[in-house]
Amino acid sequence: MGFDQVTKEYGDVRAVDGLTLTLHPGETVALLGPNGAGKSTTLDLLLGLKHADSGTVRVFGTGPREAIVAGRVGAMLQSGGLMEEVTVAELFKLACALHPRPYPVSEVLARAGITQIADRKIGRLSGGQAQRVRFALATAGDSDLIVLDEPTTGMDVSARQAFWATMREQADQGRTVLFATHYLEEADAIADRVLVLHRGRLLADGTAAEIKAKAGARRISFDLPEGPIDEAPLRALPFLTTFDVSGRTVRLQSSDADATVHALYGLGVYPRNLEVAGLGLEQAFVAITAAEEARTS
Ligand SMILES: Nc1ncnc2c1ncn2[C@@H]1O[C@H](COP(=O)(O)OP(=O)(O)OP(=O)(O)O)[C@@H](O)[C@H]1O
Repeated sequence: MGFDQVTKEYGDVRAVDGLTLTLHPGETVALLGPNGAGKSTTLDLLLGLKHADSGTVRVFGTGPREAIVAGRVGAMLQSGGLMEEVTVAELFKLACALHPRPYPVSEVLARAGITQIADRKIGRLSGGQAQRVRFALATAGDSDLIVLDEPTTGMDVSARQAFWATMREQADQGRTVLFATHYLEEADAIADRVLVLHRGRLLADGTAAEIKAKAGARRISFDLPEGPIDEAPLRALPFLTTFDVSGRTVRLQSSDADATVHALYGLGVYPRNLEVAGLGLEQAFVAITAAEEARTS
């Protein structure tokens, strides 16, 4: 299941550019990318909501639409229109009746934590409750692929935790979960595999640890000893990619931390509380996309 050399253009904007990608059963995959990178378009192509200009999208060996009709795909879109005038219970009676392999309505509502609001009209729900309803729609039946576009936007902490626990269960049962997000800490904590899109191209594909390693850079921080601070030689240290001084604390990133620390001692500066650490996923993401921007502009 996945994409083979898929391209999608809107006028002169190439939203997806030669994307080739295979998704496997039971994996939880995070799709990351800056605004406009092509994440929603990629998910729409997988759901058959948009058609590729070239290349092929296959879902369980068929086209996306056939897979959806067969009930093999559940989806939660960013702002899918919900029927405002029906109650939550009425919506799920309909959704479960339409699904080829439905779960009982009570089970779907309980899993999404919306049993208590079953009699409320959809139009009266808060943003976070509506988001829970969208999530419940994605799991109304026994689908093999669950596609989620920025699923936890607007959810409170307990809703997020419940949501991810459910998604983990779904993946443990062999389903593939693909989600686009801007919450990198969620991707780091949840995903087995992280994809980084940039201008419709796949920049990185691996575990969160592999993506962090790919960024190459490390964080270095230390405190300067008492006395006047001369920033110029510090800023000139080799391999720096970022530099910041706040009070007596210096924080920087280096593409070769060993060489930077060696040069630091060479300055005759005696750093206190020296720490060298790998990048978090967020910093790695920023480093990878910034390097690509610099390369292509
Ligand atoms: N219907 C459309 N008509 C014209 N351009 C579009 C259309 N949909 C998307 N685009 C453009 O295609 C590019 C990719 O958009 P897309 O929504 O897929 O990105 P995204 O990664 O999901 O962004 P975000 O993180 O902001 O949601 C953007 O430049 C966007 O402006």
